[in-house]
Amino acid sequence: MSWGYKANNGPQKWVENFPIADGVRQSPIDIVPGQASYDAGLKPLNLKYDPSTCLDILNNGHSVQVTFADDTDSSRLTDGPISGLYRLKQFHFHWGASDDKGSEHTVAGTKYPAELHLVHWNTKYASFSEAASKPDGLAVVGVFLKIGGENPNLQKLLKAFDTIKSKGKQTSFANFDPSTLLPGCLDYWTYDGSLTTPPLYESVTWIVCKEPITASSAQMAKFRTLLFSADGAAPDCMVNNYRPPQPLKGRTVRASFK
Ligand SMILES: NS(=O)(=O)/N=C1/NCCS1
Ligand SMILES: [Zn+2]
Repeated sequence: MSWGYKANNGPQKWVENFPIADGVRQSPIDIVPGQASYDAGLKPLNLKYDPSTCLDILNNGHSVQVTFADDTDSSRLTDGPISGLYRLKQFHFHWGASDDKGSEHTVAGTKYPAELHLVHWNTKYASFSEAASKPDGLAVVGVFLKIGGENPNLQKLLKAFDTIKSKGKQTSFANFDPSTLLPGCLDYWTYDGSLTTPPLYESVTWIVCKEPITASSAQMAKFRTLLFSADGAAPDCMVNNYRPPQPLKGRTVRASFK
């Protein structure tokens, strides 16, 4: 049986097939602002995205994912805590069955209803696949979603959900600008971590934005209409697709802000 988020295949079971689940730099973590170290040497994030690199939107059975053409540097992340240039590969979300949970990172124990991950790979490597297992291979920007007014930029994504309801469905998705999903303030926390889904590679420089973006409760409900299950199988709502916080194991979390 493949990994998922249920009692029989979920985060408590992943270590059976992916022993690095008990590793020294696992993600997500609980971010405790009072224990983060302000680092004046951290640069502002430099994100430049080209909407024409947006390719398609996919239900991969674990999340909803928007994939980008990464054969050029036109959608990329530089500066912040990283060296070099990292190309945007995809973004996806994690969310709960109700508005009181869903994020992977937590802030002093607070869970947000959802979390957006923008996944970038280090162009010192030849491809995402090669970079994915290297200690400096990936940089993921995390953005929390909180309940508020309807988010018109999120609405563009949600309109596609009816056509990708079940696992394996994908459809073309063009000219979307992911920077419209970023908060106004790009203050961030950063730490060395891992993929939060199997294979849980310890290859991620995490960059978690302090400021959330908003989604309405109705928009959150739309995420919950997606299915973990494939067409024709018993419908299994895609909810609670988040890994809980993992031990810090001596790591330092740095803040780009005072
Ligand atoms: N949630 S996550 O972004 O850490 N996990 C991933 N797995 C494959 C690419 S990103
Ligand atoms: Zn993720």
